[in-house]
Amino acid sequence: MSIDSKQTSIVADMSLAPEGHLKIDWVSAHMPVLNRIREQFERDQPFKGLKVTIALHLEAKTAYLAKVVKAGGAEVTITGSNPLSTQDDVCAALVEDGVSVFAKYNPEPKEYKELMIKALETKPDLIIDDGGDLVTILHSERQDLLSTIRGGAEETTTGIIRLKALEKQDALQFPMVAVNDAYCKHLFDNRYGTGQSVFDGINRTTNLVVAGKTVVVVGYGWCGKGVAMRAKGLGANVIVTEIDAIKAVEAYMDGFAVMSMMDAARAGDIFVTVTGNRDVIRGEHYEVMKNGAILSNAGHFDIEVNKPELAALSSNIRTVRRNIEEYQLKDGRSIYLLAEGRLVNLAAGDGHPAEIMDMTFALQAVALRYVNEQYEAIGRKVANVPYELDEQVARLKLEALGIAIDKLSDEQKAYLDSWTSHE
Ligand SMILES: NC(=O)c1ccc[n+]([C@@H]2O[C@H](COP(=O)([O-])OP(=O)(O)OC[C@H]3O[C@@H](n4cnc5c(N)ncnc54)[C@H](O)[C@@H]3O)[C@@H](O)[C@H]2O)c1
Ligand SMILES: N[C@@H](CCSC[C@H]1O[C@@H](n2cnc3c(=O)[nH]cnc32)[C@H](O)[C@@H]1O)C(=O)O
Repeated sequence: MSIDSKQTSIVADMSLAPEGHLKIDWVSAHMPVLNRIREQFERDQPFKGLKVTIALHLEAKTAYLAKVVKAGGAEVTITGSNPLSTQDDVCAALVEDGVSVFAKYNPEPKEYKELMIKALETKPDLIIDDGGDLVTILHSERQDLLSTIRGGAEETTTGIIRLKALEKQDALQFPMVAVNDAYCKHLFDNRYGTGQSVFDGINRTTNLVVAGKTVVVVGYGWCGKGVAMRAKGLGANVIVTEIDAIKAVEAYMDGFAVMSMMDAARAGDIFVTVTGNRDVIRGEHYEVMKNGAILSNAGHFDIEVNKPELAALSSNIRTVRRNIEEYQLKDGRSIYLLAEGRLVNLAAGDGHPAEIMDMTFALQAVALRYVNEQYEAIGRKVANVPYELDEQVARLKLEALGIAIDKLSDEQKAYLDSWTSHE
C-alpha cells in the first residue's frame, strides 16, 4: 500500500497510474453527455470551495465523474463501494489527477470500512453514495461527521429502499436525491447496462458457451428484464423466477418460462440473481441442482446466493479459475460460484458500458448540483431528480447521437390539453 506525499490518499500502488490514465481517457471519450456537463461546471463552478465525498465502484467511469465534480470547483475524495470492484490502476491515476483516494482492490472487511470512514473524515459538504454505505456510517457509528453535510445523491435501487426506511422513521438527517429513480438511470443503466455487463462478466470469466443452455434469472425488475433479454439474445433458454405476480405475468408475456425457484433449480445451467434480496438461492435449491451449475449475483450484496449453506453441503472448495470457486459437494456434484457471489459484472468485469454510465453519471452530476442549490428547501427527505434535469440528460444524449425528434405543434398541444375535442 502506498500513501501519497500529502498523506491525503491511501491506494495500493502508485506505479500503476499510467494504465489508469489510459483507462480514464478511453471512457471519457465515450461519455459525451458528461463532457457537456463538465463544460457547464468549468464555467459555473457550482461546487467552488466545497468538499465532496464519493463512494462508487471505483473504476474508470467513476474516476471520470470524480474529475468532472472536481472541474466544478470541489475538493473531491473518493472510496469504493464493493471490495472487488476497485481497480488499483485507476485509483493511482486519480491521485495524480488531484483527487483524494481511499481505496484498494480486495481489502480485508475491516480495512474496507476504515477506508470508507477516512473518506468521510474529510468532513464533506456533499456526498454521492451507492447502496447507502456512507449514509449508514453517518447515521450510526459516526454521527459526529453529520454536521457539515448539506445533502447527497444515491445511485442504486437498494440504497433508495434504505433511505426511504430512514426517512419513514424521521431519522434521515439531510436530503438525498434518488438518482436511480430517474428515467435516464433505471431504464438504461439497470436494464441495458446490467443486461450487457452481466454477460460480459460471466463470459470472460468462464469462457463457456451460453447458446443452448438454460439461464435462470431470479427477479424480473429492471435488471432482471435486461439480463433475461440478453440471455435470450445469446441463444439461451430463459427461465424467470419472481415473488411479484404482476412481474411474473410480464415475464411470461415477454416470452420467458416462469416457475418456482425449486423447479428452476433443477433445470438451470447458469443462474443470475438480481433481486436486492437475501437467500434467493439456498440449501434446498443446491440439493436438486445439476452437476456443474454456475451461480452468479448481479443484485446487491453477496447474500443473494446463500454461501454458508453451499459450503455446508461441500467437502471441499477450490479456486479453479480467476473469479470461479468450485464447491465440491459431498454427493460428488460440483457447483461453481462466480466472483464470490458479489456483483459479477463489476467484480468479474469492468461494469456497465461507458455510454450507459454517461447518462447515469450525468444525472449524478446534475443531482449533486441540484441538492447543493436546494438542500434547505428540500429538507431531510428523499427527493426525486426533477423531471427537467432527467429530460435534459435525454436531450443531450440524443444530440450526441445525432438524433432529431419532433415537436408538438400549437394545435397538437391544444388538442392534447382539451377534454372536449373529439375530432
Ligand atoms: N449489478 C449492477 O450493476 C446493478 C445495477 C443496477 C441495480 N443493481 C441492484 O440490483 C438489484 C435489483 O435492482 P432493480 O432495479 O432490478 O430492482 P427492482 O425492484 O426493479 O427488481 C427486483 C425484483 O426482484 C424481485 N424479487 C425480490 N425477491 C425475490 C425472490 N426471493 N425471488 C424472485 N424475485 C424476487 C422483486 O419482486 C422485483 O421484481 C438491486 O439490489 C439494485 O441495487 C445492480
Ligand atoms: N455496495 C453494493 C453496491 C450495489 S451497486 C449497483 C450499482 O452499480 C452501478 N454500476 C454498474 N456498473 C458500474 C460501473 O461500471 N461503474 C460504476 N458504477 C456502476 C449501477 O449504476 C448500479 O446502480 C455492492 O456491494 O456491490
